[in-house]
Amino acid sequence: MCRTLLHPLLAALPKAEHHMHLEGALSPSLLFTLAARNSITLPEPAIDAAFASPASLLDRYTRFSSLDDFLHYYFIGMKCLIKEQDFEQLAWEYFLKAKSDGVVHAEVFFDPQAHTGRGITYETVVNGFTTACQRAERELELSTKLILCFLRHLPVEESRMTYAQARMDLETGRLAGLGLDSSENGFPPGAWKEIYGTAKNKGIRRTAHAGEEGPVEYIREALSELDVERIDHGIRLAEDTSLMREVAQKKILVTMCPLSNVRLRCVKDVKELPIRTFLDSGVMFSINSDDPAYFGGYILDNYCAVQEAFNLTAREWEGIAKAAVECSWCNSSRKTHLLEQLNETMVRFGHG
Ligand SMILES: Nc1ncnc2[nH]cnc12
Ligand SMILES: [Zn+2]
Repeated sequence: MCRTLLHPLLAALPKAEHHMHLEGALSPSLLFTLAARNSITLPEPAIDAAFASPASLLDRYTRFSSLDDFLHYYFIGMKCLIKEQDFEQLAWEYFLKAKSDGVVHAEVFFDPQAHTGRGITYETVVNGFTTACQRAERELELSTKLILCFLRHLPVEESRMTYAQARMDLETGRLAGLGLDSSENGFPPGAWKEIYGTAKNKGIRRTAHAGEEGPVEYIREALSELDVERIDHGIRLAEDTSLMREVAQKKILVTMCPLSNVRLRCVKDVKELPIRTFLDSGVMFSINSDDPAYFGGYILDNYCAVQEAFNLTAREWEGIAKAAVECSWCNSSRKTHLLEQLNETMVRFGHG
């Protein structure tokens, strides 16, 4: 529980989340449950002691040395997801937690190649996640969007095959858009130019992880080559003032994940993130959880960590929450409704 005076307001703010990986909501306890249910053999504790118990795995997650060190555990964990029902349960448990953190709109990533590559069908993954999304809309009044991410450590040809599989879902809106994730250094985004260009011509939304561990040049390339509408992480953006000005002017949303950046050692402390610089430069950003089961917190924990580091005003938080709604990929009537909810919350807290 955070001790900031603004905690009640932060908890109550209607939040839009734009950067969380559903597979990153797989808690050690669910991982062990699914492994038992699906008869999946986890690495022997004699080989990796982290797999002795859910508690030891959770403890190992506090000591990631890099993005790739985390991804090693992330890809092992998701091997426990086998049936449609597993994907549904994973997403549903995230939506329940998100709702309790004040999330009213969630745009969530998933990595189909990490499943199809081990024999799980594309339909199993998408059907399971879609069922949970529909239930969240119905029972939690939480609007949702699914974003398909390509794995950048795999050959681009495999992304092309995944795009072909997902094309109808992308064109009909069952999937809201495309993203690019996994290992960053050594995998510049420009290689996905052709796929992103095809998607753009079909009116499909586009985002990409850039400037997390990788250099600011990858942010520039994602903008110039992929014509992305968002940058995921983007913490290196402040290193290039003219690019930062362009991002502000084009209203490109930077989806920040503070606790993730600390856990993966992209920064030593949340205080090092360019939040104040972004606010002063008019860069629109949202605060997100990335892989909440691995990084020690869900969205509200991330809001609190930012507040403890930057001591923002209630008005600044209103601006952040507003930008998050405005840059969401939901329709304008949903946005209007969410902005009204935000306004009512500010009035209730004496900031009308
Ligand atoms: N933080 C992150 N960066 C890149 N790829 C990811 N996939 C899941 N989490 C990720
Ligand atoms: Zn991410």
